[in-house]
Amino acid sequence: MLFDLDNVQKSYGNFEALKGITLQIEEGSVGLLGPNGAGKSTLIKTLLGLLEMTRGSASVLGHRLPEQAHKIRQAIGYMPENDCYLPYMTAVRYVSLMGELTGMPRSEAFSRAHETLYYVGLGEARYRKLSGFSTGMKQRVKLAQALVHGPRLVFLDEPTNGLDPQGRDEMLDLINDVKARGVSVVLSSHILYDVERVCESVIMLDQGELIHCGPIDALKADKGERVIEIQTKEDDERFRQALISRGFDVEREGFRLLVRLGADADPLAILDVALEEGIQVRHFMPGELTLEKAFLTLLDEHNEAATA
Ligand SMILES: Nc1ncnc2c1ncn2[C@@H]1O[C@H](COP(=O)(O)OP(=O)(O)OP(=O)(O)O)[C@@H](O)[C@H]1O
Repeated sequence: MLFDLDNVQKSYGNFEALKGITLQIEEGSVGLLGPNGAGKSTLIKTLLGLLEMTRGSASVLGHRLPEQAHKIRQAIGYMPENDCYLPYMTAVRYVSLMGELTGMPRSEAFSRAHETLYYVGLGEARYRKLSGFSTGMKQRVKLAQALVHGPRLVFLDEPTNGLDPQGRDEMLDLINDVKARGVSVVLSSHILYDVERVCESVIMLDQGELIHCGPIDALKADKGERVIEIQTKEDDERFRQALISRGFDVEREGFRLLVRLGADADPLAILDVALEEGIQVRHFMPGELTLEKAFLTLLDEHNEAATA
């Protein structure tokens, strides 16, 4: 089991940042989602044993908190959102120092630092000082320090921050490769597309409360939305009106109509309308269900329940 939490609560003074989180999740890849201030960083730091929970009980990879926090820290790697490196050090010295801090002997940490830097694509740059690294290189070195000791689980906090599209793509490929080597991944990101590319499950928080924990596919099927792109041979305004009069949610975008359907609606019902109206459809493209929509729906439902 990756995490087993029972009523975990964390307060800063009088402010309750985690309001009694109960969840179980198996090893694998998990997205941690929530708006700003939802409690994601507080949850990560609590599970790392860096913050003491105010109430409740939790275990990570079968190790109990707080008694076995040192075992948890040896078994996991952490890539923080903010810069965490020492700028005057070379990449290899820094990554090997981070390995030593997890308890590895110096010589082993040094050889693992070389291997890990090659693995993240910084082999050529390993003797350069970190102060001269680009944003993309800094993100890779942060990943390397999280992996140097061979953890079973890595927490990655916004790993694609500041990266251009190609850098982002490469970082996500690298994370997927880490995953394929049997390491569990917890990915905290505001970019839901990244979460979908890497994770099988999600934990969603809002204002310190758990609003969802489970597989992404089931969530999308339950709360997602499908967008169908349509072009007609002629007179798409008449088709748009016909769809609207039958209760469809239709928007125009350039030469296309976009029809939004609930996850369980049948896209072929649109073609039935075309048939009834004698309209020829020449482009009909069902889009993917999105995690983004599912996430926003859950947040709306949570806010409505909170204000009711
Ligand atoms: N040391 C602290 N003292 C007091 N309040 C804090 C402290 N750290 C966090 N908080 C508050 O706890 C709440 C949760 O913060 P946290 O950083 O865990 O959220 P987050 O989901 O990680 O947000 P973000 O996406 O903005 O990083 C916020 O309201 C924040 O202001």
